Amino acid sequence: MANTHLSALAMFVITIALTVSLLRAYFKRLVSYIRNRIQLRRYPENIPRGTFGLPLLGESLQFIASYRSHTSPDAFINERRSRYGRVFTTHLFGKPTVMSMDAEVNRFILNNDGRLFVPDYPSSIQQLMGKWTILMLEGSLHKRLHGLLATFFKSDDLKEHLLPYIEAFVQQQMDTWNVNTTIYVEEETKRMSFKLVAKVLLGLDPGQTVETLQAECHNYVAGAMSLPINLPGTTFHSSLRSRSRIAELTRQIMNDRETRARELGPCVQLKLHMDMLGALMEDRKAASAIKQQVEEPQPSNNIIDDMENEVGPFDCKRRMTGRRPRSKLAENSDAQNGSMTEEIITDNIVSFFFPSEDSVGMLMTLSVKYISESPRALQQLREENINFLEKYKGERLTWRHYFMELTFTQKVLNETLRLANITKGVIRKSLVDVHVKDFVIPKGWATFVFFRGVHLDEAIYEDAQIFNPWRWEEKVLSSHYTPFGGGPRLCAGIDISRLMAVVFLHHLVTRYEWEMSEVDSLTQFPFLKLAKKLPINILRAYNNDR
Ligand code: HEM
Repeated sequence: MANTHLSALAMFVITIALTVSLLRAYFKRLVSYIRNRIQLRRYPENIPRGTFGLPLLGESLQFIASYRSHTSPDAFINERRSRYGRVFTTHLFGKPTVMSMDAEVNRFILNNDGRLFVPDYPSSIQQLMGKWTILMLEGSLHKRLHGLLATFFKSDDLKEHLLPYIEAFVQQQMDTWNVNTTIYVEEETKRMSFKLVAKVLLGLDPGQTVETLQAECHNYVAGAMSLPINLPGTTFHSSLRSRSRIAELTRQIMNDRETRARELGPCVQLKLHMDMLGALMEDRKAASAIKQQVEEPQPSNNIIDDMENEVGPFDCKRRMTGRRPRSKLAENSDAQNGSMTEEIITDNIVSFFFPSEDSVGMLMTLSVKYISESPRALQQLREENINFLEKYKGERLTWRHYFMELTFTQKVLNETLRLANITKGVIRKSLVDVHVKDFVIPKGWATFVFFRGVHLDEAIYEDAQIFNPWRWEEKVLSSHYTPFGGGPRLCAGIDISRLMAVVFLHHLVTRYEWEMSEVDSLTQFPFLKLAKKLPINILRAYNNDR
């Protein structure tokens, strides 16, 4: 009886809490909607043309409906581009948004990250990623962590260290494929790429821990597209619990390493751990100094000079007074004391499982889809890779061999990245009224730097919807081409991702012949996926000695 009363009371409290939080969210949106409408009147001439759509909902439903469609995913942007041009105003996910498919404007926004723009993720994503993740940090703390990670990920030593693992993971996975069976490429490539990501981030070798971690990561990522209600039983709650378990595993590995370092001596330990956790632990002193500074922010007085010096040919006028609008994190740091906290390390490791797990697997999967649909490309790819195999039979290959000699394979990857747009774009928030080209992006608005719109622009790429790796014989990788972003947030994982994909394609085309079991299509929302996970039939296998 008492239990029945208690559960009724609990239900009552939960219902009230939910209602209050929904009302609060609704009220907040209403206020911001009215404020944005007023803001629109300030620059009637220069705010990019477009519409806010329905009150409160904006145009989010049209955007989602368009990207859920298999047949015309770009209907939303195409329609607005033809009506308003490559830069237009809309209202997405509760925010007034400028959407840009203009390569020049995109470059400007990416290059001015941390100065005129900062990353803009919904608060639920911030909660899932953690406040110290590099993806959200700004200013000098971001610069520092980015420098550290970019140096680490780009180093020749790391690539050489990883190459044998990549080759082994790819071969082991392919060894399980038999002739006359169907395999699901998306599942297979994600298994391979997850093993690699676990190796790169935490130094883990395949085994039970990696299997458990992959299940946790799957659950963790699911939270990104769920309602952000943190109550037992919700997807969001379960995602946060998975996040805690991944963080806990990271802490355990860190503690084990510290214990062993005390036993063996730090030099031995550093050599043993060539992974992101090792790089962050090494830098713990410097990073902690920055955190200390964040807790005691110092005002800056030269931000206006800083900003105006670097905007190049664009006219950028700032309207602000008093303290700089950037986060407290954005100040210079010269302090060198203290030690990096566990929180900074775990937030960065955990949040890296978020985007990197799927993206490399998708790059491999989509390259298989496109070459399967283009016999001429597949034939040229196979010839190049068989010649490469013959040339270096019995030799130990380095990452440079794969990058320098498999040139057509690289073009296949360039074209896959252009056509598939694994990252459709990135979202930033303007810190001030930003004047770029003839437009004004009002302070506080979201700016969707839409890479996909540029990569599929017929004015830049002839027959943009066609898979044509040969276009990269003439075209150079220019600032129009941003599958890995650009500016101070350029992806640090470019080389690692491409190395993994090139090794995968090399083994695939030299070991197997296949056909697609059925036609598969891409779903774009919420994440890029193959509707049927790309089933293929293995027709023939070659036992090539290496
Ligand atoms: C095909 C695979 C990948 C794609 C398409 C991709 C794409 C991107 C994009 C578009 C950005 C820019 C984000 C922004 O501007 O807000 C980015 C940043 C970044 N990515 Fe990747 N990425 C891939 C794989 C990886 C991997 C495997 C790693 C490392 C394990 C990695 C590490 C990073 C880092 C460190 C940043 C910089 C974050 C910052 O400074 O804010 N990426 N990536």
